[in-house]
This record gives sequence, C-alpha cells and structure tokens, in this order.
Amino acid sequence: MIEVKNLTKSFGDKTVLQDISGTFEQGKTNLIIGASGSGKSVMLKNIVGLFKPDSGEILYNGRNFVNADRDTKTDIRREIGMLFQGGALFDSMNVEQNVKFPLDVLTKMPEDEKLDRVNTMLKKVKLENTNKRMPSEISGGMQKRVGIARALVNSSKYLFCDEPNSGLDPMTSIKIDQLLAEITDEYQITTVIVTHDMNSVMEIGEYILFISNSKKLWEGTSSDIIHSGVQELDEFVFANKLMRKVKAMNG
Ligand SMILES: Nc1ncnc2c1ncn2[C@@H]1O[C@H](COP(=O)(O)OP(=O)(O)OP(=O)(O)O)[C@@H](O)[C@H]1O
Repeated sequence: MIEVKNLTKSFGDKTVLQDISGTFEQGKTNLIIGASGSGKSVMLKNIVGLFKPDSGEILYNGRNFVNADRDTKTDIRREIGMLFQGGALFDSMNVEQNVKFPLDVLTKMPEDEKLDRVNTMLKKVKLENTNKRMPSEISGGMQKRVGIARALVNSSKYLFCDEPNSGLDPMTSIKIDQLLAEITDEYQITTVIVTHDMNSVMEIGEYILFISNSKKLWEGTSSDIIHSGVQELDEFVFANKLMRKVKAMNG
C-alpha cells in the first residue's frame, strides 16, 4: 500500500500539486487521471522520488519515503518497478538483456538464476522465445510487454506506469491494460498508472484519483465515475461520444 498525504509541489510560483492525498492499495490497479498538464506525471515523480515534495508525506507500507534515511530509501527504491512512456527499452540490447538489466545492476544473483527469472517474466507477459530479438524487431505492444517484464523482474512490490497505452491501437491498449490488471492481482503488487485513456479508466480503474487545477477533485471506482456530480470530471469523462451514450443509458 502507498499512502500519499497532503502532497504539495510548486515550480517557482506555479503550484502544480496542492494538498493531494490518496491511498493506493496492494493488489489493485490505481489510476491517476486528469487532463493534459494537470500534474499527473509530476505526482508520479514525487511518489517515486524523482522530485522532492515541498510538503507532504509518501508512505510505502508505512515507511516514510520523503524523509527516510539513505538505507530505507535504497530499500524502497529496490521494490519499485517503472514502466516508462514508450517502453524506454535499450535499443542496443536484445529482449533478454533488457529484461535482465535490473538484475545485473541491482543483484549479485548467479547468471542461470537471472535467466530463469527473465524467462519466467517473459512467459508471464506472453513473450516466451523472443529472447534474442532486438527492440526494433518487435511491435509497440510487444515492447510494452518487455517493459513490464523488466519492471517486475526483480520482484517489485510497487509498479508505476506513465501512460502505458501511449502510441498503441485500442485493441493492443486493452490487452496491455488487462495484462497489468492480471499481474497486479496475481503478484499482489501495488500498481499506480497515470493515464488519460477513458478505456483504461472503465476497464481497470479499481481506484481512481482525479486531478484538476492542481487539486484532487474526486476519488472513487470506475463504477462510480459516471455519477460523480463533479463538473470538471464530467467534462473529462464525457468528452467522448460513446461515454455520453453510456451515461444516457444509465440515466
Ligand atoms: N521540471 C519542471 N519544471 C517546471 N515545471 C514543470 C516541470 N515538470 C512539469 N512542470 C509543469 O507542471 C505542470 C504539470 O505537468 P505534468 O507533466 O505533470 O502534466 P500531466 O498531467 O502529466 O500532462 P500530460 O497528460 O500532458 O502528460 C505543467 O504545467 C508543466 O509545465
């Protein structure tokens, strides 16, 4: 579980996040949503320690991350897996080398054990037998799967994904979402996904935190979202025609 308490972050005189709190539970797919520029990525970066909050606390299973000593910070960082926008694979490394990379830099595991882990993860993301292919030789959806395998290969407890569907067609996006939800449940990890994809929201949003104008305006589940009564959220959710039809059908 990750608890965000009263998170505030400014750049110069521009406040990007103002007093935001939320709880991301273990075994759930938690989404941070909001319009472009609303502060989603900045929030993610504060949670993983790439930015330091001006004030507020981030607790990883009760451990305070922001003011932790060096050893605790290192311990928590080792438990974090990240799926970056676009997959961010190393172009010069094949699939196997990409997935093995965290084990090479973070562990002293024997090589055969590393390869076992890599193959287990590749099977999990349905990419067995692609070990020797280069990133340029596989599709965008497959690259995302490799990114997921790499993020989790070191038994991560927390998985962060920044726009995991960017650049993917709708069908492939749904498959990636379903894979993330399946893995979250199976490994009981705490998954936090930044997205503005309404398909993802409806498909896998077990907990949703909505940011607008630097504040949390709403939190809830995908089944509550169409009845939030929050104007800014309605504008976000019902920007597309299909969602407007869904609302009309549900009264
Ligand atoms: N390092 C930085 N220095 C100054 N301002 C920043 C920095 N990073 C982000 N910002 C500002 O913070 C605001 C929120 O940006 P952020 O990237 O979090 O938006 P977002 O909700 O993730 O948008 P998108 O969906 O387009 O990625 C923007 O106005 C951006 O210009």
